[in-house]
Amino acid sequence: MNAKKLAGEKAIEYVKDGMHLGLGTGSTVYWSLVKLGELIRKGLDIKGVPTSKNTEKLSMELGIPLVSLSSINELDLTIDGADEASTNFELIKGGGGALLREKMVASISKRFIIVIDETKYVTSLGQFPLPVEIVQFGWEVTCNQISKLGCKPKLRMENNAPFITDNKNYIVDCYFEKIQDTKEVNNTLNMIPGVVENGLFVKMADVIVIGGSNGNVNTLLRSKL
Ligand SMILES: O=C(CO)[C@H](O)[C@H](O)COP(=O)(O)O
Repeated sequence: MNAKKLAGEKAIEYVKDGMHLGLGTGSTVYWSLVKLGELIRKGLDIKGVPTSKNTEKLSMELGIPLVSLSSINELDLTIDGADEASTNFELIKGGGGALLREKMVASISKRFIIVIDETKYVTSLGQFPLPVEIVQFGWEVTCNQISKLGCKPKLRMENNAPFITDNKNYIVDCYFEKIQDTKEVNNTLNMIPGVVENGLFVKMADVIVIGGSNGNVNTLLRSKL
């Protein structure tokens, strides 16, 4: 069973005619986009805001109508993947390097749905290195500042060169022993000059759809209390 496909397709049940959708990035949300394309061909009327150039390209190939984030104040729903999702609905994102646009899009969404396979559902975050998007200028200095939070930051490389985001920045992957206080780490990181955004999504996810290798799909709803 393809657990990512199960989760990705299941989330599309939340999509209704006329919605404006945030379209996430990655190999799980890929299946949501394929399903969305199928439904659009059958008459579903939605518009999407892509969270990366890859998703923009894929959406265009699948015939998903797109609008720019600049023309939207609010989105009805965003569907996106994650690298880790915890039992208290906190996330690490940015494995694909799209965390800045993903966070911007999620932040204006009435509902934020995460699609993952079961291996990514954890009791506490931190096994996956936390991606942090930083500006290229003086990146070593920014890394040094980040390391004071008690982690080991490593510049992400691709084909023997630094990985460049859609926003022309670098990513550093930060290895923590354990992320104790997610809210504090999120805020402290974003206060460092040179940091653009980090991959901790605190109190943002409303629904987590978990695909299992046994063919089961589990949908978890965050209590708003
Ligand atoms: O945050 C992301 C990209 O920046 C992705 O959502 C995350 O990396 C999960 O990707 P995949 O579904 O391919 O495992």
